[in-house]
Amino acid sequence: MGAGGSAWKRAQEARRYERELREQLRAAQWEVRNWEAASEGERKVAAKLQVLTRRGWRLLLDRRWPGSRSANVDMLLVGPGGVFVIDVKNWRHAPEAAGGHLTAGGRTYDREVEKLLKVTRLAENAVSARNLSPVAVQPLMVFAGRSVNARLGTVRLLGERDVTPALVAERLRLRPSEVKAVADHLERVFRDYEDTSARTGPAAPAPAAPAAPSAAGPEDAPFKDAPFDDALFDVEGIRNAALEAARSAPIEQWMTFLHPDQLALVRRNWSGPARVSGPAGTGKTVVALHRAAYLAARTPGRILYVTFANNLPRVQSTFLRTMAPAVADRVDFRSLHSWAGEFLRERGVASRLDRDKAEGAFGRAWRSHGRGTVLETLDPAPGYWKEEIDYVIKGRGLTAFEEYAPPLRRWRRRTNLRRPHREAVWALYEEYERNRTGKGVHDFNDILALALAEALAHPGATPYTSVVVDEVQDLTFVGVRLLHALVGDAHNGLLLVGDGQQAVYPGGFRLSDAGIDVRGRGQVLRKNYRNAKEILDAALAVVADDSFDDIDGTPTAGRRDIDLTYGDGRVTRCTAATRAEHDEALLTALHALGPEAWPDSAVLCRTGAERERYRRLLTRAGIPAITLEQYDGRPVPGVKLGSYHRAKGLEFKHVHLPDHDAPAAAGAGDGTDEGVVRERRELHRSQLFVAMTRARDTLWLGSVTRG
Ligand SMILES: Nc1ncnc2c1ncn2[C@@H]1O[C@H](COP(=O)(O)OP(=O)(O)OP(=O)(O)O)[C@@H](O)[C@H]1O
Repeated sequence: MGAGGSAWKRAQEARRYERELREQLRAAQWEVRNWEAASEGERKVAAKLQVLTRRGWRLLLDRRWPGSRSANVDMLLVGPGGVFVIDVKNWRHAPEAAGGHLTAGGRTYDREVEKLLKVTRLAENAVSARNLSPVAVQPLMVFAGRSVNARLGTVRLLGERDVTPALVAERLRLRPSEVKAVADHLERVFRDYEDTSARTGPAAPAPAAPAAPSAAGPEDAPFKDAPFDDALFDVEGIRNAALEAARSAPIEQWMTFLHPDQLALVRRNWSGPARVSGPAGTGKTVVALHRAAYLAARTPGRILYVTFANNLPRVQSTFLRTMAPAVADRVDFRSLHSWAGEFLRERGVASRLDRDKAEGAFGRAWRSHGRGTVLETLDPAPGYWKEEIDYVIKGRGLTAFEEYAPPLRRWRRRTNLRRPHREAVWALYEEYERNRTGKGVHDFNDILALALAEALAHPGATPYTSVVVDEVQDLTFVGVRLLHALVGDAHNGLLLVGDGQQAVYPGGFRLSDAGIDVRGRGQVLRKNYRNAKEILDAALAVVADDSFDDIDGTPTAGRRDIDLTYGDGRVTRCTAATRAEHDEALLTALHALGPEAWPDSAVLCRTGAERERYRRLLTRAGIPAITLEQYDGRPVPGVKLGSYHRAKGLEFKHVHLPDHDAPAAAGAGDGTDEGVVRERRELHRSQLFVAMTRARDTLWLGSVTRG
């Protein structure tokens, strides 16, 4: 068929759709005429919404608040787009939402908004029994006879004309069976306001009864008793919205439904700093995101959601925008260092972060104060000593040798540093500081230290009422103290989420040393939702012997008790004699998956250099790839390519780890201390464990036999 023919066919379809919608509206208008107790405005809006009931929605009209004798809610609407708590307004003057207030005709109607929010909370409570997150429940004010499309905080304000297309355009959240279960439940909890009325279902067509004027307030004067007309029925808008909704995929199940344990954490009232931990894939980030949305809907302040990695905030922000668009603008997703830099700029504190010049300063310090010292007897390479300065000395904010001297415990460091070693490290540190300050530059740790000093000097200097920290095990002691300083021990102020087993950086700290008390406010999640059993078993085997101390001080065995929920999976081990054969096998595995599977596949490498190597390999083989630095959580074609560090917090259906068991840089026998070697290998295993547990369905492990 030619282009003209298909245009004709589309026009035909559009006309048929339009005819159908108008017929549905007329039928709905007949039905709502019978709802005598409804006000004129409610009936007009209900007629528009009743059209949605032909598209799988359930409309519950005029319901009593649970536990109340007199309070009612105009409508509860449950459908593929979620649950909507609706207050209908039939106002003489046009509503305006500005400066955080709802006004009309010069009067303020904030109490109406508060009332709607209150009943929305009741609906949230009710649907939690069906494991629905509060993000699936939205307050909505609909203005009869008006065209409005605005937001006031979490409340959506829509005109009679706009409401149907807006709801049709919502992304698919509930399946038909879920709509039924949730609506049935709400119907039981929110009883019919008029017990005798049958106003929740279609009624027999009957002549129109005269509309009763509403008594809700001075603005609530009804329109003149006009007959129902469909001028406020936006057929084209509904059609376009339906097409738009059909184009976008349903939102992920976890963005709506939570396990009761997760839901309890999201909704809990904490009297101070709290901690959520648990093994890989147990839904810690899911809880953190729902919690951020929950808090954002309840506090006037903003929420800061922080991770260590630079790429995660983009991805997590995309997730929140999808699952809770109404609050997405009230949550700031930031990496710790970028946030601290911004904070210093805003506060007018001078800082000059220059990684290269700081590296140069350390290089010079090593040459003059490291080489030829006792430090070389433990590890002749400077990297370990740079880590000691970054993670143990500066990361913990130590400023005097006596703080660093024995018996200071160096968490997760395996070398035994006696006093002469520590003196040598301290001399190296001081020289580094002299060189660095001589150049007038800062390193990352300095930025955090400056921000901490500023936050302590001016408490309450940020707009944040809550701070959520994800992957907290990667932060330094100073970083965690900084975030604690922003909100202190306030109720629901600080939430620390993470898993000590997934630490991919050296060093560590204890929350108690940072003055953060989470006793009685800690929860461990145990149900893994991500990994197939085979994959989790293979990953746990890597770290089975590496027990670790969590940041709250709990000693934990490497092989942990985890409940599995996920289905079958596959681990493929490929051992090749040469690197070329190994790479060929990787390409064969990717081609076998095929282009449809590539967007949910990843190739993860131990280092940035390795990642570049595989990027070139994939490009030459014609396999599209995007790096994890570019990925923002939205679906894009192509395989994801990144380092183990960048893959933290993410997941993919298919994960490939080329050359995954290549030996760590330092090995026994090259003069390096046994403790250093042990520590490197342990860190190596933690990183590999993190990379392996990114896989949901299949895991490909490549090895090269090195003769
Ligand atoms: N309630 C749920 N229902 C369905 N799936 C869930 C649920 N909670 C979590 N998941 C699934 O499990 C995956 C892992 O969750 P999440 O990333 O929050 O785990 P995590 O504990 O933060 O993992 P990690 O520590 O390994 O980064 C989610 O992406 C989601 O696919």
